[in-house]
Amino acid sequence: MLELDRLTKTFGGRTAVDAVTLTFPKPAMIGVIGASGAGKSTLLRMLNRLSDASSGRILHEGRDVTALRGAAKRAWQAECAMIFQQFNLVPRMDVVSNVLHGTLNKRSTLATLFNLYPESDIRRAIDILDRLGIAEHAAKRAEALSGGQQQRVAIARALMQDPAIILADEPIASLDPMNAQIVMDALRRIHDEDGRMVVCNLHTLDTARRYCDRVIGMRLGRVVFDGGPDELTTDAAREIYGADAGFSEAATSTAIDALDRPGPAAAVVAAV
Ligand SMILES: Nc1ncnc2c1ncn2[C@@H]1O[C@H](COP(=O)(O)OP(=O)(O)OP(=O)(O)O)[C@@H](O)[C@H]1O
Repeated sequence: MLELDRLTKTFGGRTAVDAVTLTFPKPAMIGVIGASGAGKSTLLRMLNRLSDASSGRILHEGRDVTALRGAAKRAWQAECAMIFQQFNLVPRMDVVSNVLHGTLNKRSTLATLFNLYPESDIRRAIDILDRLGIAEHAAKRAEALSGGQQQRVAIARALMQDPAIILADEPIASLDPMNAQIVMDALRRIHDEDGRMVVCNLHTLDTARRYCDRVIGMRLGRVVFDGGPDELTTDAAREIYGADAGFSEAATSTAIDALDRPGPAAAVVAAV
């Protein structure tokens, strides 16, 4: 169980996340949506302890994560791996070494310095890449891969940590619809098959509806929506985005749905 208890973050006089209280009784695929500046990234960064909460608490399986320090804090950061919009890979390093970086916090400085990895870790990295459909690219430099492939390398690096939770901050915001679908499918499968919790910040309503079990809507740092994908109506979206009657869903669409639909729309998207 993961619980956020009045979690708050202020920057100077500005409240980015405002007393967010949420309970996740079991691992699920969660989507966090909201306009730019709503506090989605700050919320994820606090969960991972990349950023310290100003007040409030995070409890995981009864343990106060907000109070962890030193090695215990690093262990938590491995337990909830983070994926970013810009992949954050080492561009000139080969794919498998990027994935092996996921084990960094478990290895000695000397082993890291000389790039010494146990054979079992290398095998596991290749197996994870294979599961994500990109094992054939293992020896290439990360920068030689497409955006969608690089994001899957980032997911593989996260999986090397064997995390209980994967936090994904706008994982598809830099991708075309086809690659966005591949990456979202991979995250969904990781949840379904491994039982890992996935929390995903998303810009697009259609993606949240399609992939998530539960959607959290944020506005000005507060949770203004918390429900199932079916409850995410246009009216609810209008409330989350603070938009007027002219709010258009198309403006927050990735067109992932169109990929599966036969007909001209799919053909146009596929040609992009
Ligand atoms: N390091 C920081 N210093 C000062 N203000 C910050 C910092 N990080 C975030 N903020 C502010 O906190 C608020 C929430 O930002 P955050 O990045 O969490 O929103 P977001 O919903 O993730 O937006 P986006 O979708 O654009 O990434 C914004 O007003 C932002 O300017």
